[in-house]
Amino acid sequence: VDLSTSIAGVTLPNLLLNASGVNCRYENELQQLLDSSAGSLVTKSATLSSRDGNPEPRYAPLAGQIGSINSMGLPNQGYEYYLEYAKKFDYNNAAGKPLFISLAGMSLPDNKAMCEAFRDANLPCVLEINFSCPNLPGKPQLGYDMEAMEAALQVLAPIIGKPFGIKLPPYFDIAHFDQAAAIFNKFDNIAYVTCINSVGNGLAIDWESETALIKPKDGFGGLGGLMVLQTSLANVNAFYRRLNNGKQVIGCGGVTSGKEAFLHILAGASAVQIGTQLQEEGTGVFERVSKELEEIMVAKGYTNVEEFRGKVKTL
Ligand SMILES: O=C(O)c1[nH]c(=O)[nH]c(=O)c1Cl
Repeated sequence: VDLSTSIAGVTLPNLLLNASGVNCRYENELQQLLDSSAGSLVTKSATLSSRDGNPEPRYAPLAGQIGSINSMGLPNQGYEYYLEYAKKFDYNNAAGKPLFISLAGMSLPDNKAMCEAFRDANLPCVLEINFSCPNLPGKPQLGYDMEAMEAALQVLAPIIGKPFGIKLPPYFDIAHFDQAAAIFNKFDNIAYVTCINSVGNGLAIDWESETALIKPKDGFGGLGGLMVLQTSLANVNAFYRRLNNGKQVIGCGGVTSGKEAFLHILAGASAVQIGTQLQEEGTGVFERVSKELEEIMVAKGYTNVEEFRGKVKTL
């Protein structure tokens, strides 16, 4: 059974990888991903300068393994740390694993400076521009401001020059799928979109202590895990149906087993990112989910994912 895929001009020997933000801030964590069965890896979204992020507790799993809530606040080592990592990354590694770099500038000038630095370094890594961090107090998500998102892309796409991706927030209105896809279709080098980032500004409360689970923003944070699966499948399929010229979708949200990975591919995903389940289970999740996905494919008579990608049936 073949789980390989190609995105933005790079080939992933296995279509599973981490969701940006999980197990990917430090080099040792990135090495754990390389040593796992994941077919690739993406770094923690980087800002111009390093950040400690929001006060703890800032992440919590939810009771009943239904998901997680986080308000990390973009803790990262600063983009130069990840640029150096990308400079010394072994792109010809035996495992054939490509590298994705996530950037989340606090402003357009910051994003511009970081994209220029990566352009000048001329590396084989693929940039994933994060338009959807929901956890910066006072900062609205760019992904929810269509004009600002298009203006940012007018600046960044030409600088990046080569194929790149965008990390999107979940949309909940068909008109927003239409508007966002129409914007992305204007840029030839947008190779893919990753749907979805966490569902922004949920509130998890412990009923015994009557207290919010996380400290930042009065307990408001991004929701992930199984409980966001149907929203992520809808966003994957909405952009799969709307994007043209070979633009692809990476699915993210609610993948806890081979079954949800299979559903993401049915919805149109070319690769599948795992966040909450990676945080809770560790990097062994990639081998387990790969095996479960292979078993499902064998049981259904599929030998490769192209046979069923995007083939979700409607009634
Ligand atoms: O709080 C975070 O660091 C964070 N948390 C998320 O759930 N998504 C993001 O894109 C980011 Cl940048």
